Amino acid sequence: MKFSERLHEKLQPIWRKNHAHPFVRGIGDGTLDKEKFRFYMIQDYLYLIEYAKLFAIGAVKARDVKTMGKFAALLDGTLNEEMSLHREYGKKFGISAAEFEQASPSPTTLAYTHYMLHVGQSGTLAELVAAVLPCAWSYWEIGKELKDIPGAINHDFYGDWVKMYSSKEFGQLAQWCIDLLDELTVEASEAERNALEEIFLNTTRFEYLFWEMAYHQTMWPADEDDEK
Ligand SMILES: Cc1ncc(C[n+]2csc(CCO)c2C)c(N)n1
Repeated sequence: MKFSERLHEKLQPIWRKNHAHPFVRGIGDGTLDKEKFRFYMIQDYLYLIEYAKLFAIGAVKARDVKTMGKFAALLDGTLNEEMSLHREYGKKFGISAAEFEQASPSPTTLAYTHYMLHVGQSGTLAELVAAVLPCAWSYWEIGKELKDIPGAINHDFYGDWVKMYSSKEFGQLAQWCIDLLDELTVEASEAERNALEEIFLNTTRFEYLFWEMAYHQTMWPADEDDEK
């Protein structure tokens, strides 16, 4: 069994919760409160700034030029393609790129990005890939599901989001990460596999927490009224 097949079995209960989440369902049927989406866009922008650094670390840890080049392309794609979706939504909300960058991260954004950066900086290349894979894989799966909801892809507000995450490019990117992790674990011991599985499941759980955070617009308890 490929290592990714083992992970795919383990992630099922968490993915089921993602797909049923009111934030995700609301994007699919177009009923999501735009204020919740606005909050999410800001937090996701901050998230992606940190996430992109994982690709830079990946380029440093890569063992061959081809893999290094792919990480460099992913870094560029995140900053200049994926985040341009956020900047376009920002225009609709009246949020400038500078305002996005100056926003305060929520506790969940901080915890998720810091966890990934810790793994990326102190771990092996396989550990870094295990940390970043749930992000690409779970969004692709959600994008594919939402795309099939009638009207979702052409929705005048949420359609662009669905289009981006259900696109072939994002699918290929998730597949590249899956294949790289499988390649890096061919000779891994059971102890190494267990450590990788724990990292993978932790960031899978953080993906769910991110939807929860966005839906409830959760900031630090004492600051809640100031930050919304
Ligand atoms: C919390 C959160 N998780 C996953 C993604 C999706 N995503 C982030 S980077 C990437 C691949 C490279 O650009 C993908 C698919 C997101 N936007 N926000």
